[in-house]
This record gives sequence, structure tokens and C-alpha cells, in this order.
Amino acid sequence: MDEQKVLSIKGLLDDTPEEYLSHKEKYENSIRKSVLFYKTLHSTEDENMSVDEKTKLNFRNIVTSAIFKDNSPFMLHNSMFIPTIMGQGTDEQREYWMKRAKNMEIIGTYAQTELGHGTFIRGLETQATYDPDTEEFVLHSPVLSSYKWWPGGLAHTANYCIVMARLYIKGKSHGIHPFMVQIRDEETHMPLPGIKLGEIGAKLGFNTVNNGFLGFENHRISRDRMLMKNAQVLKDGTFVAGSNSKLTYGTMVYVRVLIVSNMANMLAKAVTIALRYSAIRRQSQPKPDEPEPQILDYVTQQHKLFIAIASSHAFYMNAMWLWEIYYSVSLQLASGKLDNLPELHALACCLKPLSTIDATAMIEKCRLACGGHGYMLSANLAQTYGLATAAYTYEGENTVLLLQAARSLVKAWVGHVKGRPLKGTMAYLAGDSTVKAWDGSIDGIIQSFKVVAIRKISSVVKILQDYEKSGLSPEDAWNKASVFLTAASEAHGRAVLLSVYKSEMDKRAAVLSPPLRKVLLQLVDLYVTYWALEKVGDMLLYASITDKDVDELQRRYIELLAAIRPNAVGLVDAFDFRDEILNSTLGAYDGRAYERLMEEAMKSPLNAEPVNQTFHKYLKPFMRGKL
Ligand SMILES: CCCCCCCCCCCCCCC/C=C/C(=O)SCCNC(=O)CCNC(=O)[C@H](O)C(C)(C)COP(=O)(O)OP(=O)(O)OC[C@H]1O[C@@H](n2cnc3c(N)ncnc32)[C@H](O)[C@@H]1OP(=O)(O)O
Ligand SMILES: Cc1cc2nc3c(=O)[nH]c(=O)nc-3n(C[C@H](O)[C@H](O)[C@H](O)COP(=O)(O)OP(=O)(O)OC[C@H]3O[C@@H](n4cnc5c(N)ncnc54)[C@H](O)[C@@H]3O)c2cc1C
Repeated sequence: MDEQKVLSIKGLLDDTPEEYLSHKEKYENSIRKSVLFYKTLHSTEDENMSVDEKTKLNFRNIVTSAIFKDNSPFMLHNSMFIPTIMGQGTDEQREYWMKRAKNMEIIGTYAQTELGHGTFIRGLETQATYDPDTEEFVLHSPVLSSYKWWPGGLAHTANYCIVMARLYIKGKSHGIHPFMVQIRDEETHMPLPGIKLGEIGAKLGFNTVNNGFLGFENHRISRDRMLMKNAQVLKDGTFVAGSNSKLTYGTMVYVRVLIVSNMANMLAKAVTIALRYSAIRRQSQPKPDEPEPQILDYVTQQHKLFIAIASSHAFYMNAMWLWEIYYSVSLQLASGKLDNLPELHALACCLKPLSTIDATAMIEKCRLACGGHGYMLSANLAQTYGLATAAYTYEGENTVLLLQAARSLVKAWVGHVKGRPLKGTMAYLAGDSTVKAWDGSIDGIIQSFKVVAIRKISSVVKILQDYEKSGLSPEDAWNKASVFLTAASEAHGRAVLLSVYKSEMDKRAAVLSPPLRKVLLQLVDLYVTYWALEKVGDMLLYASITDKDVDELQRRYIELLAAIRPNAVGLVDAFDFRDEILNSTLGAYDGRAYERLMEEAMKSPLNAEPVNQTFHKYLKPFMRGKL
């Protein structure tokens, strides 16, 4: 489809700025957009299309999916409902449900979190009680806290959902399992009997994702609605356990891996907006006889923004690397080989938190770098922040995931001390953790980050062991040490992020043109130097850095900012976001920020009339002392 058609779809869709719509209108507008985008997105290639037509079709698909994916009521359908069917369904269940889901004959979501429980999955209270007489499960929400709460699209959009419920057979609990549940009539869309549905209300962001609540009143579903790839319930009620109860948590690992790439994307959008605006905005007069400079020429502005470019690259490289690991572990799981699952879980529990923590902070920094205009909703920085910061919480709250990673690190370290070999991404923990002298090269700094991680892990293990020797239970010792357990996980995550970014760039460097290689490696250098300065305390404590070394690092950092400055706009243009996707008055490619700000301002309903009706109703009597 040519550019005009994409634009016209976009134009048709965005006749009213969302800021001025009601909560209900925003949702309705989002459904309209999602349906249109989905229609566009899924118009399939046909075999007699020319290569050029197929290329244009794929281009359009990327454009539309990138626009609609973030805030659509269909989001969970794509990101969790379909992956759960794929990962948790038997072959027959996949065969049946994937066809209906892919063709959008049904719209689904993933309902796990409850009003009373999000993190503690083993505490979920929704019941699925097997009735062998009718070969059905009875779904029930025994108390208010057991209502499903949060799932995207659940309120008014989805007519099916994956419900994560506690399985009971003959009064015995068999843990949490996934169930395919129809929640609305396919013709009338009315909630089915025994099912209560609604929307959870306005949120900081994601206000068109239609997050909802769901309560069951003894709602019956047939036995074949339990997704039975990893565990089964036979007709007579016999429970057949899976090889690993955590396999039912597979969708969460998948989405955590997706989130790392999504943070790369979000951060790239924000820094494109902020950097382009910084190139057109002129302010102040440091040199009396010269014109106001671009604010991009202030080194403090470069310090705020260039790390965001490098971080987006780092997250993208790590996401692609992690995705390869996820994919190979998934193949192993399919053949019953489980021993690499814990490492994948630990990696996802490090990289999802660190990418969301950094991206959230840096997107906010991009907004702050744009002064007052950054505060406008039409700049689309606040909304981008709202989307990114949600990922701090969803798919496993960051603190909890870092503690999960700490579990694996502590086990690996204790095993190492007892002589058990370390493997994969934790193998470096067996390395020499004494640093004789500071090595300021990129590889030297990355090695220092590994030393910091080793030292933090070993010292928190010592704290744990001392607490337990003093008589504390392992659980109490764990809780007491938990602040430094998360710090040890963060140190491990930093070491992974840095070393993977460097090694993945080294792999690609060989095929890059020399000028491009130079610029991209400058970003790697900037990223490593930035974090060495951010973590200078750890470097002083564990990596023998001296004040002279720090001085050198600071000077190198300043030189790197200057070196990157000439290519800064080119680097964000290379993210290649269309204006429709940036959807920002400040970030448009043509740089006409002031004209766009004024155009958007005039769309405010308040500007439809010169005098608002409240003047005559309230102000005038008030000012005349007559109110
Ligand atoms: C342009 C194109 C862009 C493309 C990108 C597209 C963008 C899309 C981005 C994504 C958008 C998605 C939107 C998502 C909306 C949000 C959805 C949700 O939030 S769904 C709900 C998510 N909820 C959670 O994640 C809950 C978090 N809690 C847990 O994971 C667990 O409860 C816990 C691990 C924190 C604790 O569980 P518990 O039972 O207490 O376990 P233990 O701590 O005792 O550990 C037991 C043991 O199990 C191992 N374990 C735990 N979890 C897993 C797992 N997931 N996989 C493998 N193994 C696991 C753990 O390591 C322990 O092992 P052990 O050997 O005993 O140490
Ligand atoms: C925008 C958005 C979309 C969402 N979409 C979905 C969805 O589609 N489907 C779905 O099922 N869920 C969804 N969720 C819910 C999300 O998965 C949960 O919010 C998340 O798992 C955290 O659980 P909680 O909110 O109950 O917080 P809690 O688990 O109650 O945590 C609250 C605080 O307590 C701390 N805490 C909890 N446990 C521990 C511990 N063991 N150690 C230390 N500290 C702890 C946490 O660190 C956190 O700071 C969504 C959430 C958001 C914000």
C-alpha cells in the first residue's frame, strides 16, 4: 500500500486528538483504530503480487502494527492470549484455537492477576473444581479478592480469555493451571451466565487497553477447556502432573523477553522526539555577540540524551540475544529437556527489570530535556513514559523479579564454592575477582563490572550465611538481606547488558562501513563509560579505580559527547520512525515544532469560542459581587 493510503488510514483514524475525548470515547476510538489497523495489517500477500508490492505490504504491516500495538484493546490478544495457546495447548487445542484466534474470529486476553494477588501466583484464589460426573470444571470466585483484575481487553473487548485458576479435584489442590474460558456470547457479546465483567477505571496510562475485572459464580466449562500440554486431568478426575510445574509460567518468560525489545523501541521514540526538538530549539546567549545556540549544543543536553540512544541500541542487542536463548530453550522444553529453563528465567528476571528501570528514567529525562513543551501531551513524551513505566510493574514487578534472579545467583555461587561448575551467563562468577590495577579500556571496564557482580554476590551470600548461623530461618535471613540481594542481581544484569551489547556490536562491526562502525562503537564506548561513572562507587570499592582514573574517564566521556554530536540527529533519524508513529508536535521530521504546537492548541475545544459560557454564568456575577 502506498504512503498516501497509510496516511489516509491514519488521517481517518485521528480526526480528534485523544486528549479531548472522554474515557469512554477514547476506548471506542481505540477499537475503531484497532479494527482498521488489524484489517490493514492482516490483508494477506497473494502469490501474484510483485516483489515491490509485497515489500510495500510488509512495510505497511510494520507501520500499522507499530502504531496500534502499544495501546490497543487487542494488545493482550497478540502478546499473551495467542502465545499461551501456543505454549500451553495440546496439539489439538492449538489446532482449533490458533485458527480462530489468528483470524480474529475470537478476541482473547490473559487473566492471571487478581484483586488480591499479582506477584504471588501460588496465592491465586480463583477456583477450577473438576466434576467427574459431568466432566466439567466449575470456575468460581469465592471472595472479592479472587476477582481477576487488570487483564487488558477483559472489560468490554475480549469474548474469550485464558484464566489462570487453582485446580481442585476431590477437594485436593493441584496448583495453578490455564483454562480457556468463553466470557461473552459470540453474537450478542453479553457476559455469559455466572460471569461478572467490567472495567477497572482510569489509569496513569494505557487508558485504551480496556483493563477489566472478571468474577465467576459457579461457571461451568467442559474438561477440554483446560490447556493440557503441561498437565492433564483425565475424564475420571485423575491428575497427571507435568514435568515441571513452572512450565505453566512460560508465557510470562516469553513476554519478559518481548519487553526488553519493547523498551528499546519506546526509548528510541522518546529520544528521537527530544533530540530532534533539541536540534531546532534555540535558547539563551552564552556568547554575547552570537545568535542563540541550538540547545543540543549544550553539553548537559547531550549528557541527558546521547545515553538514551546508546541504551536503546544496548537493549535491542540484548533483546535479540535473549530471544535466541528463549527460542533454543523453548525447543529444548518441547523435547522435555528442562535444564536450561532456570537460567532463561534468571536472565529474563534481570533484563526485564533493568531495561524497564533505565528506559523509564531516560524517557522521563527526555521529557525534562524539552522544557515546557515537553510537558505538552501533544509532545507524546508523557504518554510514552506512561506506557514504559507500566512495564516496571506488569509481567512481574521488578523488585520481585530481581529477587528471583538473586535466587539463581545465590544457588550458583554456593554451588561454585562447593566445587560445582558454573555454566552459561553465570560462568564468569568463577573468574578472578581481584583487580590489581584499573584497566580503562572498554573490555577492561566490562571486566570490572563482572568483578563488582562477583563481589556483591559473594558478600550477600556471606550476609545470608551469617544471619542463618545466628539462628535466623532461611526465609527471615533472605528478607533481611533482600536489599543487597536485589543489588547483586542488578550488578549481574549490568554486567550482562554491557558485555552482550559489546559482543553483539563486535559481531556486526565487521560488516559495517568504517564511518558507521566508528559511530556505533562510539555509542558502545559512551554506554560503558557512562555506567562506569554512574557506578563509580562500586568501581572504587571493588575495581581499584583511582581518582586519576576517574578524571580520565570524565574527560573521555566529554570527548565522546563531542564526537557523537555531529551524528546525533542522524542517529535518531536512523531509528526511522514515521511522524504518525512518533505522533509528536516536537519530534516531527520537518522540525516545524512551533507550527505544530499551535495547530494542536487550536484543536482544544476551549478554542472553539472566544468567551466561555462560565463568564456570564459565574465570573461576571462573581466579579460584580453578585454571586
Ligand atoms: C515493533 C514491534 C515491537 C514488538 C514488541 C511487542 C511489544 C509487546 C510488549 C509486551 C506487552 C505485554 C503486555 C503485558 C500486560 C501484562 C500482563 C501481565 O502482567 S500477566 C501477569 C504477570 N504476572 C507475573 O509475572 C507474576 C510474577 N510472579 C511470579 O513470576 C512468581 O510468582 C514468582 C516467581 C515471583 C514467585 O513465585 P513462587 O511460586 O513463590 O516461586 P518461588 O519463588 O518459590 O520459586 C519457585 C521456583 O520456580 C522458579 N520459577 C519461578 N517462576 C518461573 C518461571 N516463570 N519460569 C521458570 N521457573 C520459574 C524459580 O526460579 C524457583 O526455582 P528454584 O529452583 O526453587 O529456585
Ligand atoms: C498496565 C498494566 C497492565 C496489566 N495487564 C495485566 C494482564 O493483562 N493480565 C494480568 O494477569 N495482569 C496484568 N497486570 C497485573 C500485573 O501483572 C501485576 O500488577 C503485577 O504482577 C504486580 O502484582 P500486584 O499489582 O498485585 O502487586 P503486588 O504483588 O502486591 O506487589 C506490590 C508491591 O509489593 C512488593 N512485593 C510483592 N511481593 C514481594 C516479595 N516477595 N518480595 C519483595 N517485595 C514484594 C512488590 O515489589 C511491589 O512493590 C497489569 C498491570 C499493569 C500495571
